[in-house]
Amino acid sequence: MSEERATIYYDEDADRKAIENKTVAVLGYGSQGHAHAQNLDDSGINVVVGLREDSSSWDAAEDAGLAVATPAEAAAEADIVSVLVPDTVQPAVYEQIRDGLEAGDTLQFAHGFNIHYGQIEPPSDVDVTMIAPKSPGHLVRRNYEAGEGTPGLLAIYQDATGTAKAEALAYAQALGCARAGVVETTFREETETDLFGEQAVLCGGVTSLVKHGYETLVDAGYSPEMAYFECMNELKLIVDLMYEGGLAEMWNSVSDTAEYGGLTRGDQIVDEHARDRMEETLEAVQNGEFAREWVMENRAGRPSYTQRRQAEMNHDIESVGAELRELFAWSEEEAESEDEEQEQERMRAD
Ligand SMILES: NC(=O)C1=CN([C@@H]2O[C@H](COP(=O)(O)OP(=O)(O)OC[C@H]3O[C@@H](n4cnc5c(N)ncnc54)[C@H](OP(=O)(O)O)[C@@H]3O)[C@@H](O)[C@H]2O)C=CC1
Ligand SMILES: CC[C@](O)(C(C)=O)C(=O)O
Ligand SMILES: [Mg+2]
Ligand SMILES: [Mg+2]
Repeated sequence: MSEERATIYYDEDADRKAIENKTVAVLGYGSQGHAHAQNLDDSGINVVVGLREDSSSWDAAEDAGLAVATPAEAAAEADIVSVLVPDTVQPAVYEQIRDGLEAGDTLQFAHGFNIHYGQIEPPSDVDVTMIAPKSPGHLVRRNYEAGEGTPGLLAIYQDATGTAKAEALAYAQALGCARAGVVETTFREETETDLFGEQAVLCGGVTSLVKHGYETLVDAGYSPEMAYFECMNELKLIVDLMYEGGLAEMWNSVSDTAEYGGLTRGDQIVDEHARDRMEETLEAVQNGEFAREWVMENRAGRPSYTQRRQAEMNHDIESVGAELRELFAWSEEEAESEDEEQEQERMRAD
């Protein structure tokens, strides 16, 4: 195991002067795009959102008080172009904006896929930076509004001006990430760890574990409802404990029986075989095999993606889960209105 620790930057390491007189074009108004555009705008930075002419998000961005233009117009006007459309469409959108890039401008990313795998080859006279929140975009916005931060990553691929890092730090500050901490990395490290993490653990690994657990119980004759609660619903509660206090808090919070059972059986299930598959998965990310596959899949119109996505939506756990979630008396909305009612009752009693 490597002992080398990453450098982490905070608000006090950033100087907003590095971007305060600049215009930031945020291309895309999806998960990350709306959060970057609104947070930067609220931080007093001049923002223009870049959207295709027929975009369904155009009104939403304008309703949020943001200037909107086409990607080409927005990029031409801006000093910093934050590329926040889906990874698979970034090369095509880049073709629309490349003529608007001037020497000394910045191309800013939230994930390194297209730079690292050579799908976008920027001119040598622009800075190429990354501020990548380690979180879905909606939380980046929610945390900012709550006065909190979202941890993020900072990477510099190309520093044509000599000020790329100062500018990236100021961007991270305006986005709210530097409130929580911005970890310095490289485009290569961010891209490869992000792809590995989402494939092996966060998205691929977890969903596979959940489905196998559910199917094992249902095939053994237990009710789908019981299997859903045990293998999917309760997962959030367990993950929340790990999020708050690491493995220790989770093990401390569950029963000794669960702890002994988990400690003795967990490694038998996700065993050396799974570890070997993880290493293969990492290798395919590192040697570009996964990237080539994904690029080709998109060029072919996404046949495998579409079929697998459909199969996932058709899995029994989805219909059982949807029915059960309808019944939850403790769904967020109801819990909120219950809280409000209780608060009002308390105030009446006072
Ligand atoms: N999702 C996340 O939370 C995270 C994402 N990232 C990275 O951030 C970047 C953005 O990802 P994400 O926010 O998920 O993207 P989204 O899928 O949410 O982006 C959707 C936006 O992109 C626009 N868009 C889609 N296709 C086109 C096109 N052909 N031309 C112009 N605009 C288009 C959409 O336009 P319209 O409104 O018109 O439909 C919409 O505004 C990626 O690099 C991703 O890897 C990094 C960390 C987390
Ligand atoms: C875990 C998925 C992610 O990498 C993310 C939200 O960080 C993504 O690409 O969406
Ligand atoms: Mg990620
Ligand atoms: Mg990702």
